[in-house]
Amino acid sequence: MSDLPGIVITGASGRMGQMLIRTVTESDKARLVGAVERTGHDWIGKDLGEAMGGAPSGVIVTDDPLEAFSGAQAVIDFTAPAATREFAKIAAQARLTHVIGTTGMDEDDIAALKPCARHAVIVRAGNMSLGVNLLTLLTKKVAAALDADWDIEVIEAHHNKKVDAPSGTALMLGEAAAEGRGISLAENRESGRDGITGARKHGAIGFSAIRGGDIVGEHDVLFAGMGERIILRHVATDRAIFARGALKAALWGQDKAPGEYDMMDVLGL
Ligand SMILES: NC(=O)c1ccc[n+]([C@@H]2O[C@H](COP(=O)([O-])OP(=O)(O)OC[C@H]3O[C@@H](n4cnc5c(N)ncnc54)[C@H](O)[C@@H]3O)[C@@H](O)[C@H]2O)c1
Ligand SMILES: O=C(O)C1=N[C@H](C(=O)O)CCC1
Repeated sequence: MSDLPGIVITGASGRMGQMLIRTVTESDKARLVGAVERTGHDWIGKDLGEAMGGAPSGVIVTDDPLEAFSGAQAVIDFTAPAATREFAKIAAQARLTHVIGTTGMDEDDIAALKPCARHAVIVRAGNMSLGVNLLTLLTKKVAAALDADWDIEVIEAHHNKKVDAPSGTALMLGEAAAEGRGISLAENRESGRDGITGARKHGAIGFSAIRGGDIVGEHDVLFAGMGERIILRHVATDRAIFARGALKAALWGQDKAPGEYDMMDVLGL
């Protein structure tokens, strides 16, 4: 049997799930050992390769994460907040590296990860791509260089199936801008403008979300001053960038102490 780290993918039939399965399967640094979907999904009990329209893979899709996680070294999880909370408990019991790409997690969801991180490595990021993580550094730097007369707006665009807004990436970028400016994002966040909103609050960090078609993910951080504007932009054209980052995180986590980490740690940024 190979001694490459064994990886389980949750949300196997999803947009990211399928991309992750291809990425892990094609990698010479890891092996795919399990695939989890929600109870009632029509892939449960089927061979994963066949369910994806290809040759048999020998991995049977299950709705039992406990069974799937035993014997694995890492789980890569791009699903939904409630599912991710459950997976975090099971990954902690099994001492697996838990890579979390799921977005839309609220404060309670994030707090629930803390006890799990006492037993397992958790790497969580709203965006696993190298480009976006570099963009957060640039955003922080530009925000630190400009005063609050420069209005900061984060504008994001995604496909029409996305269920959360602002995107996890937009929130990462907003946090970086707030950190650079030395303010709290929670106290200065402005989103969902509609109707007679009144003038923009001085020093606010605004968010706007566009949803349409098959847009993979686009993010602008706009710094609007008097007579000039700076725009930092990232455009994702292929979900492979997120999957590659997630696999890198799963491998990176193998020799780390339990705790909560992000992609900045993984990428050494
Ligand atoms: N961090 C990143 O880099 C990054 C990149 C892309 C997407 N995402 C996030 O990943 C998540 C998934 O995105 P997507 O486009 O693949 O969505 P999707 O709806 O295509 O896939 C989600 C999958 O999770 C499955 N699922 C839900 N509950 C489950 C459960 N209890 N057990 C097992 N499976 C369950 C669904 O059946 C579905 O197949 C979203 O939160 C999205 O924002 C993050
Ligand atoms: O497709 C999605 O959903 C994406 N989600 C992440 C986010 O919320 O920022 C990353 C980009 C794609």
